[in-house]
Amino acid sequence: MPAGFASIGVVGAGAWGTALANASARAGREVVLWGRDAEAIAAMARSRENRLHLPGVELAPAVTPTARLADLAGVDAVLMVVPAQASRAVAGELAPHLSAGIPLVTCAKGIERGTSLFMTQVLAEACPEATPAILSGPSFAADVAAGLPTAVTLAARDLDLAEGLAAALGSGSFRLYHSDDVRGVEIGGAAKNVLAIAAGIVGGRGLGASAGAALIARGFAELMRFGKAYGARAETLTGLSGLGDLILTCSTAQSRNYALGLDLGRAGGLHPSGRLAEGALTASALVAMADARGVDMPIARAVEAVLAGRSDIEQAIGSLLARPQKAEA
Ligand SMILES: NC(=O)c1ccc[n+]([C@@H]2O[C@H](COP(=O)([O-])OP(=O)(O)OC[C@H]3O[C@@H](n4cnc5c(N)ncnc54)[C@H](O)[C@@H]3O)[C@@H](O)[C@H]2O)c1
Ligand SMILES: O=P(O)(O)OC[C@H](O)CO
Repeated sequence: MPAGFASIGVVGAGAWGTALANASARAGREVVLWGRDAEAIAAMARSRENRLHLPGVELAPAVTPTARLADLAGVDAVLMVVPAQASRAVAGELAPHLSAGIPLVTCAKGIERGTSLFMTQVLAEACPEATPAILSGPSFAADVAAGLPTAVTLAARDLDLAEGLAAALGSGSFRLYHSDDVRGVEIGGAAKNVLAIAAGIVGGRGLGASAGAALIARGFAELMRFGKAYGARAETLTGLSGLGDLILTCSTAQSRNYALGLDLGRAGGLHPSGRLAEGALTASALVAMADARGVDMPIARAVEAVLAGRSDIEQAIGSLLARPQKAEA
C-alpha cells in the first residue's frame, strides 16, 4: 500500500463523487464521503446506495457517508467532486478542517465564471494551505462504478505526488496515469464539455455521422489552439484528458453535455433538464479567455451564442458552414 494515502476524503456525493469513493475503496483506501444534504446522506448511510445520483450501485463497506465537513479532518488526501461553479465556496468551508500541505484533487471539469480561473487555481485561492492536483479523463460515473475498464490522468505540479496518488487510487479496472501538466489536464476537461454540446446539436439536427466526425476533429483543433495559448503540453491535449475525453463526450447521449446539445438540436431551444451540464456554465468563460489571447474558437463561440440566446441553431450552423475554406490548422 502506498505510504501516506490510507484514507481519502471525497467532497461531493453526486454521481462522480460516489463512483470515486467506491473506486478508492476498491483500491484499498478508507473513504469519508461528504454530501451537503444531511437527509440524503442519512438515507445513503442506511441503504448503502446513492439512490438519487448513482442508483443500483452498492456503496463499498469502506465508504462512510457524512454531512459534516469536520469528519474529513485527518484524511490523507481529498477529492473535490462538487460542480465547478460550487468548488470555491465548498473548498472555503473545507479549508479549516484540512492539514497543511494535504493534496486537494479537483475532479470537476470547468472554468470558474466571473474569474476565468481553472479549478486548481480556484482551490489554491480557497485552500491556500493545501496542494492542488487534478483527476480528469474519459470516464462516466456509471462505468467506473460498474468496474468497467477506465483510464484517466492524475496531475500535480510535483510528479512524485501525482504518481503516489495515482498508485493509491488506481486499481485493475480504474487505471490512473500521472502527469505534471496540471494546466493541460484542466483545459481538456473544461473545453471538451463545451464542444460536446456542439456535437449533440449536430446529432439532434440529424446532420449525419460525417458531420459529427468533422465536428470532433475541428473541435479538437480549437482545444489544441486554446491549450497552447494557455501553456498546456501537446502530449497532454492529445492524451486521455484531452482528445480521449473529447471523443467520449462527443459520442454518446450518456454524456449530459452531449444530451443537452441533442435537446437543443431537436427542439431548437433551451429546455433545462435539471441535470448538470458543465459545458453550459463554462462556455462564456472559455470564449472570453480565447478572446483574451486571440484564439480562434468558432465552434465554442457558436455554442456560447446559442446558450446565451444571441443565436438560434440554424444561424449557428449557418455561420460555421459559411466560414471561408482555409488551410487545415
Ligand atoms: N458524472 C460523471 O460521469 C463525471 C465524470 C467525470 C467528471 N465529472 C465531473 O464531476 C463534477 C460533479 O459531477 P457529478 O456527475 O457528480 O454531478 P451530480 O449532478 O451527479 O452531483 C453533483 C453533486 O454536487 C452537489 N452540489 C451541487 N451544488 C453544490 C453546492 N453549492 N455545494 C455543495 N454541493 C453541491 C449536489 O448536491 C450533488 O450531490 C462535474 O464537474 C463533472 O463534470 C462527472
Ligand atoms: O456527462 P458529462 O457530459 O458531464 O461527462 C461526464 C464525463 O466528464 C465524461 O468523461
